[in-house]
Amino acid sequence: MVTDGPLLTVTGVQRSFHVGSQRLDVLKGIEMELLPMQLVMLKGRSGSGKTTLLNLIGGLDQPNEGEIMFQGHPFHRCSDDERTHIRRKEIGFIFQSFALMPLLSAWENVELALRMAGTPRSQWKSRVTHCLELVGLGKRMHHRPFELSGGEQQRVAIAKAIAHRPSLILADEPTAELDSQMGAQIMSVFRDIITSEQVTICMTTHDPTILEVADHVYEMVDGRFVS
Ligand SMILES: Nc1ncnc2c1ncn2[C@@H]1O[C@H](COP(=O)(O)OP(=O)(O)OP(=O)(O)O)[C@@H](O)[C@H]1O
Repeated sequence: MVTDGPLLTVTGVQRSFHVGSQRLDVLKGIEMELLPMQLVMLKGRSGSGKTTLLNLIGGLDQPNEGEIMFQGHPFHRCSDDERTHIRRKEIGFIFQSFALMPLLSAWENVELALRMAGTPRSQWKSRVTHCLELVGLGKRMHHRPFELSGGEQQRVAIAKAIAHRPSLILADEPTAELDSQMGAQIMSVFRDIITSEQVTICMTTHDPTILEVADHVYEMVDGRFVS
């Protein structure tokens, strides 16, 4: 569903962790918004808090202070169960290391995502085919991960993440394990799925060439965005 306003807004978000007797302030007042069908990138040095922020946006963690509104849901006030429910329906995750089930084929990996999302079985076949064709794996549907290149495995992971029709995809360093050509292909797939599936993508990256294709880049320095 594409709405006019922002898909997600982050206001005054702070997140600290206690390590022994020490308090580590990781996010110190984050303001951001994600608009429908945008490709947004987070950059910043290692340890600057990018993954911590993605976890908050994805409802996997909660801020100590501040607000996160996702499609009108106040994530900062939702219970764990409520966030899990919204996350399963509306958000897809992509990781640096692909996170595929090694013994299952590309097809079965995507089907598993639909099974877990509670999509009716009658829709599985057409949706799995559509998603794998969309990422350019129409001819490799029955290969298992070890029979695919790194770029192809990441494309299976993308098909898996979009299968249940989320409105937001969160990707933590999705190109970090790929060479620059494969990384560029993944970005082209991201552009295609933003249009065809009407999703917003928020990803982290260190790669300056990849940053060029973003609609918006947020740079994190010492727990805050600079621009
Ligand atoms: N659950 C936690 N408990 C304690 N410290 C944590 C926790 N999660 C993250 N941190 C700390 O918060 C800081 C930010 O970590 P985070 O993973 O968000 O950084 P990052 O920008 O994603 O780094 P990278 O680019 O290396 O992935 C780090 O110092 C990390 O050790």
